[in-house]
Amino acid sequence: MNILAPVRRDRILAELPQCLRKEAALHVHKDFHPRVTCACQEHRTGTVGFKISKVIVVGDLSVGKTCLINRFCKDTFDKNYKATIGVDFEMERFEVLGVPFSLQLWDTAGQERFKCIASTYYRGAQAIIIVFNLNDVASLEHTRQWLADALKENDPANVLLFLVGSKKDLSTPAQYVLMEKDALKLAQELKAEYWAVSSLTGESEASGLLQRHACLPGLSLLSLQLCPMTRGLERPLSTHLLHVSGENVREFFFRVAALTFEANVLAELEKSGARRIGDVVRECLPG
Ligand SMILES: Nc1nc2c(ncn2[C@@H]2O[C@H](COP(=O)(O)OP(=O)(O)OP(=O)(O)O)[C@@H](O)[C@H]2O)c(=O)[nH]1
Ligand SMILES: [Mg+2]
Repeated sequence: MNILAPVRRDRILAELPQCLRKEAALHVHKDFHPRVTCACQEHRTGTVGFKISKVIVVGDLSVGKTCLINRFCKDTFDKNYKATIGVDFEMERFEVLGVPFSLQLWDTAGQERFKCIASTYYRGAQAIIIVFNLNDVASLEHTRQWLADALKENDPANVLLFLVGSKKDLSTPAQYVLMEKDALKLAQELKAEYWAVSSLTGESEASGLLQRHACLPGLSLLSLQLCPMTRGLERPLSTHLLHVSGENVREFFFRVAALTFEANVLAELEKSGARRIGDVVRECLPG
């Protein structure tokens, strides 16, 4: 009996989401690994569908870790900074190639005084997301240390790494290009996949937002003011919660879910292969 509610329709992945930059990607294949696709079609994914994969999000204080998670999980944005004390987590359920798959997203504190509490939750991560602020070069430099600390509790061979530049909305195109160059270099060195995101807004959201605003009069007006294409709309504000979708946030978390799922299925296939030593191993070929 399935006691869980069905997966949200907007959390269903039928294809592999693509990387942001080919220069710093975990892999650049267009599709899921053929063995994974084949195993899913034949319902041979073992325990993957029942597992919850742990993902930890680390990085300097105030780089936007909590906002990133809240944008994806709750579609909200709070412009007021409230430091995370210790840790917090959100669960996200996906369906990947027809198989249920859950991510537990651990939001950790960046403040030094809470770091020792947060680091006790690093263990057992399948993916590590290291966040830095695209407008603060020191936060990029500190990502090495965040990663080193997170890897003390995890096996580097079994963990997927993502280096995420946040607050893209605050950088000019010229500033962004400069920062991206350094970030790509570091991502390559750390063997992490690079992403740049904004939890606040994105270019593509403005027109949709206006339409949504037209049919939902109660929608936050602050979002319209902060959005580059609608900044002229001045009105008194009643709330700080903004209702736009962010830039690359959904794409990024879908990529995390897809690659974590793929790694899980491959590991499961390897395990079941090892259990059946001597059996005829059936190879699944693409197409
Ligand atoms: N403009 C802009 N501001 C952002 C963005 N993401 C976060 N912020 C702001 O940055 C501040 C810090 O965001 P948080 O998400 O709380 O930062 P954090 O990394 O969780 O901080 P700690 O919990 O202390 O480690 C808040 O005031 C947010 O509103 C973004 O994409 N764009
Ligand atoms: Mg936080």
